[in-house]
Amino acid sequence: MTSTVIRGIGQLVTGEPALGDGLLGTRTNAAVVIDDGVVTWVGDSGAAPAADDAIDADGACVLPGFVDSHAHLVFAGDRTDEFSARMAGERYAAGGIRTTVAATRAATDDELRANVARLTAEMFRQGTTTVEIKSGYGLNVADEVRSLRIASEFTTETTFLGAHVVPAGSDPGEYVQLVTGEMLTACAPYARWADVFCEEGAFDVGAARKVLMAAKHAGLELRVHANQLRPGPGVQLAVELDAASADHCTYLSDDDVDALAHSGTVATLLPGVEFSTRSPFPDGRRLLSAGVRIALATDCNPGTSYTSSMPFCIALAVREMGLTCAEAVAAATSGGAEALRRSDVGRLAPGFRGDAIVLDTPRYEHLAYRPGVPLIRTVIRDGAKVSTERELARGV
Ligand SMILES: N=CN[C@@H](CCC(=O)O)C(=O)O
Ligand SMILES: [Zn+2]
Repeated sequence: MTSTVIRGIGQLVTGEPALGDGLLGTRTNAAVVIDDGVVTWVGDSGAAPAADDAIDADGACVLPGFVDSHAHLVFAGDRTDEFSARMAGERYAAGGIRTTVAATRAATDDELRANVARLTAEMFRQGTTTVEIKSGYGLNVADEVRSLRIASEFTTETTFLGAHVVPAGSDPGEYVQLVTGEMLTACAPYARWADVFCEEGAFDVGAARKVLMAAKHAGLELRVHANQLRPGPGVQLAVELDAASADHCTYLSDDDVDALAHSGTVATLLPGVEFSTRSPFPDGRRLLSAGVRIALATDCNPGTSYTSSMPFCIALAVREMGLTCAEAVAAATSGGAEALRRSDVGRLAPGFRGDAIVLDTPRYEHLAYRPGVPLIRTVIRDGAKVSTERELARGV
């Protein structure tokens, strides 16, 4: 059994209101003890029990590792020209997904694996210690299966998104039959979740319901890409089927907000998408005021949001979605955990995994106050310190 104490923490974000002040349960001059990868003690730094290893935070802020509950990392190629055209005034359309499908199908397993490794390393350096990874750029049985097989080398939170768009040359009805039949059977062993892009230009509500029901029957849990490009039925469908999460939620009616507030479905906000598609940001304050539980995620993908940075998403959510700094950090940690129905990550409290971020600054608010600045000194996963290049360069 190996134990680690993180002491000298100027501001500790436990994420557990019972352990400190406010929504984030913050404490000053604190310490955390992690035994065999699990937090066993939180208290005053001076009273911390001895441990095998010690990390001195030297007055800095420590918070739970980020939980990024929405990412599409198994792909090849990039879509710089599409992004540039959007910044010059073009609108985003779901059809761009097919460009990535062609590049992904042409890539080798090793190329796809290297892409996931590159992006998960980027994420980790920016404080993400739990990530969900979707398929959805294969869109045939063999390429969806290999996407999930590769994703499952990096995370247990794998999501089957065969219903991303109908691939070029396929009949929509026949494709839904494939997704709910042979493709689902082949993919289910590698996936915890199933997702569907319920949107005009992708799958209508009838097709989306068929896909989700079949996936549920196959033992997968559900999440939905909903209400991204215009108002629509995606959020109501997610609530009806008790999906863990309705993601995007960019265009919501009052009924959608009310349905979410009275459901077990988390609204996952993806501000990188509004940023990269020049779309209006959804109103996070409206959701919180109605009692909706929210998560923040990157939606890292080559089309609508090619960022791997949770700190960037926190800063956007504070500036553009009306969240306080505390609400945004909660959404990026315990909110992400709820969106993945995980009760072992997203907080630094006894019983939770020892996943923590040591910032280079004394307060978590700096994540929004100092946007774009690399503020992460150390990332700790399962109680073990993983050095960032910056820390190695400093010879720590
Ligand atoms: N909206 C659907 N899927 C992705 C976009 C994928 C793409 O454009 O390649 C999203 O979450 O934004
Ligand atoms: Zn997505």
